[in-house]
Amino acid sequence: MSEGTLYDKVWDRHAVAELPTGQTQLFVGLHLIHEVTSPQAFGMLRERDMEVAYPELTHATVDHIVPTADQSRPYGDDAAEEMMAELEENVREAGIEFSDPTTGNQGIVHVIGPEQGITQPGKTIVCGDSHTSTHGAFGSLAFGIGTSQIRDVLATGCVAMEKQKVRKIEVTGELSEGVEAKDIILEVIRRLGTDGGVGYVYEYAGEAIESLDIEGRMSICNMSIEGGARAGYVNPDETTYEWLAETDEFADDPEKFERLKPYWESIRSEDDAEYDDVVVVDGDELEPTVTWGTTPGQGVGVTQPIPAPEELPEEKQDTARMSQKHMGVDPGDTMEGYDIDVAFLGSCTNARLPDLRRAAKIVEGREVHPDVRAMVVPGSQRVQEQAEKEGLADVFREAGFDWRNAGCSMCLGMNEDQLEGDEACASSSNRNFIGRQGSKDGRTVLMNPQMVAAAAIEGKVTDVRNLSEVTTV
Ligand SMILES: CC(C)[C@H](C(=O)O)[C@@H](O)C(=O)O
Ligand code: SF4
Repeated sequence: MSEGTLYDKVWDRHAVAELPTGQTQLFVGLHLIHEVTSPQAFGMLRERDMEVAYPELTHATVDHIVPTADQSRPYGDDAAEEMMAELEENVREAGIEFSDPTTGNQGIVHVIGPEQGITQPGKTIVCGDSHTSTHGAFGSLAFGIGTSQIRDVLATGCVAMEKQKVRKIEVTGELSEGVEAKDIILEVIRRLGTDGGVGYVYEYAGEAIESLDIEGRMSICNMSIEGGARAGYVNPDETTYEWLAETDEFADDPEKFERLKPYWESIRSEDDAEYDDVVVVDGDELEPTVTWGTTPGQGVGVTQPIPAPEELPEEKQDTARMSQKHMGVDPGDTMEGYDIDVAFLGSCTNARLPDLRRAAKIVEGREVHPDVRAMVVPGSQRVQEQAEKEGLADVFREAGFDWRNAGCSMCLGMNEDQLEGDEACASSSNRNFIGRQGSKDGRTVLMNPQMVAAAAIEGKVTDVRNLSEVTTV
């Protein structure tokens, strides 16, 4: 059993009771809700004539179904309008703060929590969304939960959970140019598998993690769930504190910041903490990574050959064959040169300001390939506003990208942004499952935002490190 880790400390601080089931009842410091997974839970509460126990610890946004082009109400899609109306009613009745599109604070749930400063180190955070692990970048303990758990948290402010083991993932060295946080996590999932993290929480540590900005840490924690871990975290440090000091919660209340900081520091994993497992990844060795298949674990360095199914562990071979057929790729080839039809720069993995800044640098002075439709969907209205102020939106527009409003968009295609037919998409999101982007024959290639920008320009998967050789417009 792990000991002295952030996970152990935060768990113990929030444990209310040990249940006969062997689970622990944990107090929840922040419950984030969105339109897709909360309606049923509110319905269950109503049936039992119960009220929301801690509306002040609950925060709502709308992200999955919001149109990213025309957002006038009622929404063009009736189902989307209905979901939005239901959320509006639920939050009004319960007195829950709602970052709706009229506030300027709306966005993907895993982008807005951090930017508003309500995601904090040492907090337990839950949301009916698998990528809640994102918030672990701040040293919070953040889990995705299911509908009945959402109901429990709404009704009691607590959730029942089984304690997990802790695996330390130590990323040594320094990332080279063109290599990003996204490449670290794609490599972790490639090595350990999409179910390698089942039963574990991942603690990301080491030089390469410490030198990442908070947004990079979010990209990594975000995809913990794609590696099977329910949660992932990074110990809070100066990078974390500097970021937090600028947020709504603390910018005008430095005293509150000073009051909380000792707690944040106290929950860091001890130097001599004990882990259930340790995995070391050499950050110096990494190159931009892309997926060749239909799970996030099917990744490969952009210059490396796509593996033959026979080379993979037995249990992965059938899926690999099926994935390669779906994607139309052959073992031995590289992904470099794979034609793409769509470029999607968005999602809770990679649609924050630094992501857009890096991608815009690649795009500047170039043009989107004529056969590609390319879009940028900022992670939040605040990201959108700031990107517009900085001139990033103009860079993208001038190059031929569509500049959209904030939401989940083509990450999962629950709104009108979808792949058509067997279109191939270079995507900065986190899932490449068959049908994920709205078309059952659609093909998704996951990669970092700079690589998406390069693919948009070249019309094919491109090693962004070679792009300087490309003729600029
Ligand atoms: C809609 C929601 C339940 C889902 C999730 O849990 O992750 C979505 O956000 C996703 O990324 O597939
Ligand atoms: S952006 Fe994608 S992964 Fe993130 S919450 Fe939305 S649908 Fe889920």
